Amino acid sequence: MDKILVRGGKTLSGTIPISGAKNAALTLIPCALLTEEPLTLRNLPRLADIDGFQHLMTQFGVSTGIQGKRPEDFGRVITFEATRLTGTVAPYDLVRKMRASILVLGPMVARAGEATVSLPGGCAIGNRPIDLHLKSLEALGAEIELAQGYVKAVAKGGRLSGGDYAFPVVSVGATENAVMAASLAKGTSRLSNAAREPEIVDLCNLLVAMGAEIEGIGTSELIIHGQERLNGATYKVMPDRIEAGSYACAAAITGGNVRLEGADGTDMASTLHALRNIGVVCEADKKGVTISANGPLRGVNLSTAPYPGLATDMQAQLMALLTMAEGASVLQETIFENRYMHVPELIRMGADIDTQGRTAIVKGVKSLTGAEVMATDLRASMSLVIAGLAAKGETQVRRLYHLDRGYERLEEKLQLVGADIERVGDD
Ligand SMILES: CC(=O)N[C@H]1[C@@H](OP(=O)(O)OP(=O)(O)OC[C@H]2O[C@@H](n3ccc(=O)[nH]c3=O)[C@H](O)[C@@H]2O)O[C@H](CO)[C@@H](O)[C@@H]1O
Ligand SMILES: C=C(OP(=O)(O)O)C(=O)O
Repeated sequence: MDKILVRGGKTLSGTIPISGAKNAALTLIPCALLTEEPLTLRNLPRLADIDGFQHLMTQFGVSTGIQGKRPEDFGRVITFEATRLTGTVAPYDLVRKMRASILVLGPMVARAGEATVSLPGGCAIGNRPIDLHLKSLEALGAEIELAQGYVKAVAKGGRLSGGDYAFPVVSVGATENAVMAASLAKGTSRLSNAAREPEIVDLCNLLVAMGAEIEGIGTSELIIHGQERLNGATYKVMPDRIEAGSYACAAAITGGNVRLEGADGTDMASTLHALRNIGVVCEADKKGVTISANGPLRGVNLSTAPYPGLATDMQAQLMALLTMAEGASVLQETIFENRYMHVPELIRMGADIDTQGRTAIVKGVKSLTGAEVMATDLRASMSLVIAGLAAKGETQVRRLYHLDRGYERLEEKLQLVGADIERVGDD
């Protein structure tokens, strides 16, 4: 198994191109199931999760074509064509590797009248139930049955009716499933307390380009007028605000000066706000964000929350940065119950962190030391790379499949700004 070696101590400087957003791409791809016409997505990141989703789509008879991008370029253009669906089952083997597979349930039941998807199960960051996906689809006119680890959704009368649903908890994935399904339902649907993450706005914008009628885009109250059919479209995936935020933390912990080319400062406003409070200078313009960290880093208190609050997907990377800030920081993880798996590994690198339930108290240390570390989830892995960039000596990060799910050619991008980082085969 490969591992990443980071030799810390280099000050990062230069430009990192920001890729298309994984979490947007994973909800834009299943939109291809809503139409018999081709859907072309530009700026898709080259990630294991995208390959996995592409594979899942072929299970339903969707043809996929990758158009001429050179291997050395970042991003890809893929056309998905679901002219005729030949299957309606998403099997366990594919779903277990990628939780976002559940996002085929809504579009599939809306288009084909039925869908069977393996229950995704828990994962390292928490239980992650799908009850809200199922309840919202029921409200839109689906009948749900659970058996042998699979969920089967069938549209009553062959087509979803549409309906109203108020989410008791803000859920990104459940909102996405419901919006996609409602776009092709018979009547009008109203979704209250919907998630309003930028990735949901990206989804709604694509659906509108496909002929959907959605009111309230970007708010927590979405009204969707279902259409008889949707058309194909060509659409560019939004920039990855979490990838950009991660490299911002990497630049900051080394006292560096890095341009995040293509990043959207508005979408990542909560991360930039946190970084500014920590003492990092962040300047956003129309084409990207520039991060400079020449002064001291200060401890801060942070709490994750649904958008526009601080993204839980940034918590681990900000924590890595705070391990070297002056004074103490208090972090609250309010979204997932078990998202501190990076803490024991950061402690092995010399960090001073104490967790009590969903609270973590980080006391800044003067230096970290390189160590062999192992990550259990995507952002936890990135936090270890960030710590490694500032640590004395060499850090070895193992279990790279997590990083490969979410960071397009991580080590190449960090090498571009002067990091001493490489991927090697395990001996
Ligand atoms: C592919 C993708 O976009 N993943 C993101 C998405 O995950 P995902 O869509 O899975 O996360 P949700 O927003 O649904 O989860 C938020 C909270 O709601 C709970 N919940 C969710 C669904 C449900 O049916 N029942 C329920 O109780 C979850 O356990 C969690 O506590 O949003 C998360 C929260 O911003 C991010 O960390 C993930 O990176
Ligand atoms: C938790 C994440 O992703 P997923 O929902 O795909 O597991 C993430 O992107 O940090």
